[in-house]
Amino acid sequence: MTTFPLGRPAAPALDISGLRVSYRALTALEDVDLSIGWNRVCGLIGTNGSGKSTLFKAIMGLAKPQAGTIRVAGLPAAKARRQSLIAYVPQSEEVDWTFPLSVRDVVMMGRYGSQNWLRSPRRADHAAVAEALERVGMAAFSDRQIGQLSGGQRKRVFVARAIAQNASVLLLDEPFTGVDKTSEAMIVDLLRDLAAAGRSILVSTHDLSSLPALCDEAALINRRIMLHGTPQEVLRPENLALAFGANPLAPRGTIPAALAS
Ligand SMILES: Nc1ncnc2c1ncn2[C@@H]1O[C@H](COP(=O)(O)OP(=O)(O)OP(=O)(O)O)[C@@H](O)[C@H]1O
Repeated sequence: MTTFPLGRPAAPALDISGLRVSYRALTALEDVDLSIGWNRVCGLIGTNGSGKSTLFKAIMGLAKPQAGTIRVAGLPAAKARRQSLIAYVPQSEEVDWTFPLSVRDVVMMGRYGSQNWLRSPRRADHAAVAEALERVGMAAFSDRQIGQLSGGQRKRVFVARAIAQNASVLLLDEPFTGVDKTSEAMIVDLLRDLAAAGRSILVSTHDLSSLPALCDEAALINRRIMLHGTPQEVLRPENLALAFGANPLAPRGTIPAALAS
């Protein structure tokens, strides 16, 4: 269970208002408003280049907003990051898989926020890392170099890092891309459990068919949030067209037949 020293804040888990992020002349995000409560999994749906990764990067302080505010658990995002309240699972392309780090080393990184940098990990840190690896079914791979893992295993290791961090808000950028069905099912179950235990999760995905099982709510993004509602509302073809253009079947992924009518 996520613990807050003064109890769970009344403020939403994530509260974004009027966010604008530009890369020189290109405006990737404009007037983004998005608020997500606790115990929720929210899917972030949008076509390539719609601003999903930029939104995660802005929350993580990796892209600089020109306007707007981002609050996490009622705190400015920078303060929430310093308190390790936010965990981030980046897209696989953003990770240097040749780096000489073991699976255990990567998951231990989730504990750095609660450690004194000048000393070795404590017993509690080792226990948290071992438990997180157990939860994602990767304990047997603890000593393996991270490049020597399948796509699904790599994602599971980064989910384990987020679990070891015990963050309140988890951000996952395309966790199902290049992932086998077993790993996908395991990640979906884990995210549902983490939300039930008090966290809030924002997850970008192209896999529209996974939305109803994974998410309590979904947000369609196309430079701004076009619609934020239940997965069923968001999956209506006329609504998907807001994010994907006239043909909502064009993106990778399929609309479950029961929801496409
Ligand atoms: N570092 C950068 N410098 C310049 N432009 C960028 C940079 N990063 C992203 N962009 C541009 O910003 C826009 C939003 O990109 P972003 O990566 O946030 O989209 P995305 O929805 O995550 O896409 P995908 O589904 O392909 O991962 C795109 O037009 C992209 O080309």
